[in-house]
Amino acid sequence: MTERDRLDLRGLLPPNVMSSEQQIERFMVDLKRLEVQARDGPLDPNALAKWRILNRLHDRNETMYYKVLVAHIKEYAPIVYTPTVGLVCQNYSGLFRRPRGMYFSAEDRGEMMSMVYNWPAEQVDMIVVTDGSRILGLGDLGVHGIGIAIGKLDIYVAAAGINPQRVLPVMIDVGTNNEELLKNPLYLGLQEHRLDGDEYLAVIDEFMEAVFTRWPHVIVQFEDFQSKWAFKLLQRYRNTYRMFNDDVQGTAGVAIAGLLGAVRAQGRPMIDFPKQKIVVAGAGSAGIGVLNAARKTMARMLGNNESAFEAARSQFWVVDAQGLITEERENIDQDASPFARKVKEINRQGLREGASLVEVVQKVKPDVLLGLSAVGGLFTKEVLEALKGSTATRPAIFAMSNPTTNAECTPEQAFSILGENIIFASGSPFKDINFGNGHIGHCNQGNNMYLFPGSGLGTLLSGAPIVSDGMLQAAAECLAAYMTEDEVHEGIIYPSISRIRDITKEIAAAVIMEAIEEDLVAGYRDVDARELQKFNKEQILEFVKNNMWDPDYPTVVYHQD
Ligand SMILES: NC(=O)c1ccc[n+]([C@@H]2O[C@H](COP(=O)([O-])OP(=O)(O)OC[C@H]3O[C@@H](n4cnc5c(N)ncnc54)[C@H](O)[C@@H]3O)[C@@H](O)[C@H]2O)c1
Ligand SMILES: O=C(O)C[C@H](O)C(=O)O
Ligand SMILES: [Mg+2]
Repeated sequence: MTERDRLDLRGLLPPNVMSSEQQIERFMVDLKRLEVQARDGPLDPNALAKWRILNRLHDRNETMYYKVLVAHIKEYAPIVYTPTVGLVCQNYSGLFRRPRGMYFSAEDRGEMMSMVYNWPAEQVDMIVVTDGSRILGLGDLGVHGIGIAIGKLDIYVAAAGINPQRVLPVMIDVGTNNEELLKNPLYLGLQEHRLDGDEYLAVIDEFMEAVFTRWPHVIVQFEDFQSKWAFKLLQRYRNTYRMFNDDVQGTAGVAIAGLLGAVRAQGRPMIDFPKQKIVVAGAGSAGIGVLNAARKTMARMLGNNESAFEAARSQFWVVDAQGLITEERENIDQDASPFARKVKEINRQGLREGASLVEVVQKVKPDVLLGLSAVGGLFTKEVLEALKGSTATRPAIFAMSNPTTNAECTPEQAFSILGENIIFASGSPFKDINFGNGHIGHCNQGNNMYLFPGSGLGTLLSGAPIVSDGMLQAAAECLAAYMTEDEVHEGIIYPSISRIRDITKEIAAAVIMEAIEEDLVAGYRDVDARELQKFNKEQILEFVKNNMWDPDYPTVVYHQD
């Protein structure tokens, strides 16, 4: 550690200082991985190999890397992002070659304000930070979770045109509760249990203070924090710092856009959304984020008053690991309690506290079944059979958990049991289904990647000091409106990933317009607040486009014709 300090390297390497013997062992494990992978590897046996080739290009030639990513985003998003990034994090001790990003650990308490200056870039626009406690649906991956921050920032560069020299992936290593990692001699992080309570908060507070001191205009995206902390940290920082939580707020926006799309796909106007009966499986950071946003959206459509808000509540049934959540639940989670069903209501429906997902679907006959449970296969044959009783003309299934193996069901399962006339979306990409009769079963990717790049870019360019609910709502509405009637009728409720740069531009513009509306803008670079406020929509779109970085080699020598 003293050597790291003398060389100004604190924070630029993973916390665990390894001997050369350990380094050789790490390398050998990786070298032998090919054999292991051939035996019991992932669905795409080449996925990790592709990730490595891309990663080497990333290290060698950043411009070229992003040229490849932008030009082939549909093909390579599943490699640098969900689902392969999950596998990368699970195998990070072997895959790690050079550090990318910064590591702040529990051992760095009291040092963060100075170590933040070890980062070589003068300006940072976007930080994605994780504590590795809930990486996708894979649980606590400790320091190896840094892969998720790197992957999210790749999408920021490719989709939102954030300059790659101005992004910073961050891992806050407060230990891990993953017993395997605690025992693994090749683990790159601190081998102690996670800090909790005030000690934990003190580390995150110190990190926030340090990065905002060095880069007062940076935006910090919180990613894959376990639900226990996700909400608390959001409440703690959202009114003072430019930050948001992607799993809570980004997921909510993308789900709202999809839910509104599902209403349109039933041939109904969006304003019918408050009539939808929605069963949500999973009451963690993502599920609760979606529930809160969906309830607010319904309430707004119903008149935006106290009784509308109360009426909207009764459209949701929430099932977690212990079954249906009702008022009778003991030690109910504070964030889930607004969605606990009243005993009288559910008795009438023939349900009870802890009822199983199948029972709930059978009795409620929902229009929408949405999964954010991290449990692969949760939507079993029985659950999908029960959904046949849905009162909707076209029921919608959102199997949103990541990565692929955690999806609540596959599109094959959904379409084969429920037939062609459904809407299907999943968090990780699946291929469309060809029914062989000229019809296609569309597999939409309902992933927050449609929302966070535009929300971040819009916030950056508006200069807004915080990320308001209104700005995020504007982002979601923009995504919902992006799809044409024809597309929606065909069952396409999210655009193709190949259009992500264009969607992101539109979303960023919508976010800026909302920030103007809320009088939050402060301007960006040579465009000050006053000028920005006078822009019309076209000018805002142009402003966004002009500020998106393109992966081009700079011209060094000018030729005269
Ligand atoms: N598609 C997206 O854009 C997106 C965004 C965020 C999160 N996610 C995914 O959502 C999942 C959950 O994330 P989280 O942060 O909310 O996690 P979490 O661990 O906080 O929450 C999981 C929830 O699922 C519940 N659950 C567990 N077993 C269940 C069961 N058998 N039946 C019903 N519910 C059950 C738990 O009680 C808990 O409420 C992860 O897989 C994550 O990858 C997807
Ligand atoms: O990372 C993703 O693909 C989406 C989401 O943020 C998740 O945690 O699953
Ligand atoms: Mg996430």
